[in-house]
Amino acid sequence: MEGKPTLQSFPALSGGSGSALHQVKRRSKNPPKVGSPSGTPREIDAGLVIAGHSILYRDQQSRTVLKPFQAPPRGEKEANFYTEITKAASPETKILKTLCPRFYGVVESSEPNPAHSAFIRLEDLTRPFRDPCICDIKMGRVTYDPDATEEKKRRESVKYLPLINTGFQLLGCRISSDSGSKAQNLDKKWGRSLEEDQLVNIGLGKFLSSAGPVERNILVIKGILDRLLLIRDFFAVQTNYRFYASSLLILYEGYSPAELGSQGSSDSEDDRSRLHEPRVDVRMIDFAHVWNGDGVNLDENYLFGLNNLILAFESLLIEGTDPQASPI
Ligand SMILES: O=P(O)(O)O[C@@H]1[C@@H](OP(=O)(O)O)[C@H](OP(=O)(O)O)[C@H](O)[C@H](OP(=O)(O)O)[C@H]1OP(=O)(O)O
Ligand SMILES: Nc1ncnc2c1ncn2[C@@H]1O[C@H](COP(=O)(O)OP(=O)(O)O)[C@@H](O)[C@H]1O
Repeated sequence: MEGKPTLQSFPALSGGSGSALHQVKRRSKNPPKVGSPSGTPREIDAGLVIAGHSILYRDQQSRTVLKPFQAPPRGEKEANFYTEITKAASPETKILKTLCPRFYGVVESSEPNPAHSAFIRLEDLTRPFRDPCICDIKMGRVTYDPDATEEKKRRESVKYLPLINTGFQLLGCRISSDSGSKAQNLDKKWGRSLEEDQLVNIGLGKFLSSAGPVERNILVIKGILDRLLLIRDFFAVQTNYRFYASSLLILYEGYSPAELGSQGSSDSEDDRSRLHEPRVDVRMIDFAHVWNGDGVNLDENYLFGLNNLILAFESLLIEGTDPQASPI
């Protein structure tokens, strides 16, 4: 087994009060380094990165990814958020922590002229999957934070017009081909091309088109719904944060006919359990625009989209998906 990162690498940030997310904390003077010859991180397969500002790196030594810091103040803000929830002991924050990738601290590059000087180290959510099908869903009707300029607000408000009714948008996804041998990536151009009445059946339907036979497809949807309902339980009570421009990353194990074995039947216990309980995960990611809540009101902006997303998967459970109908 590969070495698991130890917790000695965090917290790498210091200063400031725990919950002041709008105040950017200073980075530690001596964060751990990456880039030594024995542990040089490699770029993660681009097909596994659905959206975002830059490439991710996979650390060969561990089951983690390194996400380059975004331009100030976003990189520090995201690192502060992860540091805060990782340290916090309140029951609510402990739950939030389980809904996000695990955080292993801030690291700096040890190379002389690095493309990225600092990173956050996160649990690699794709790692447990043999053939991950991944969808990045950006949450909220409003996708800019309270510091946004008028120009940024204008840009965001015209990007995907159905957003005002849906509260979520598909930034893209990765699915397997029918044979399960070659993956297909659909980008944000595809996501934004979906009309409001196509978002569920064609958009989410396409994402689910690698889930296999109908029984397995239903299990995947149920797995996704279980996770989404957990996330809603959190949002139904939490008043401490506002998540702007944050995403849900949905992952499931693509179906491969080999799951049934070469004779069309499964012999091993492992094969059978994969067929009956396909691996599914849903996590909150991208916290560059997390804001403090007022401690009283819910994050209605996020909740609106989340409730609609849950309704969308529930409708797919009842009506089924029809990937053949998809012209995209
Ligand atoms: O158009 P911009 O300049 O607002 O770029 C967006 C980014 O804003 P930034 O330039 O970093 O402030 C924006 O970043 P933020 O989430 O605002 O940090 C997103 O990357 C956005 O892509 P999408 O809407 O999530 O698919 C980016 O949008 P697109 O480039 O996909 O239009
Ligand atoms: N912990 C993770 N494990 C695996 N993939 C991830 C992880 N975090 C992000 N990604 C991938 O990287 C992409 C961009 O991540 P995101 O945090 O949204 O970046 P950005 O802040 O640049 O928008 C996501 O769409 C997802 O595919």
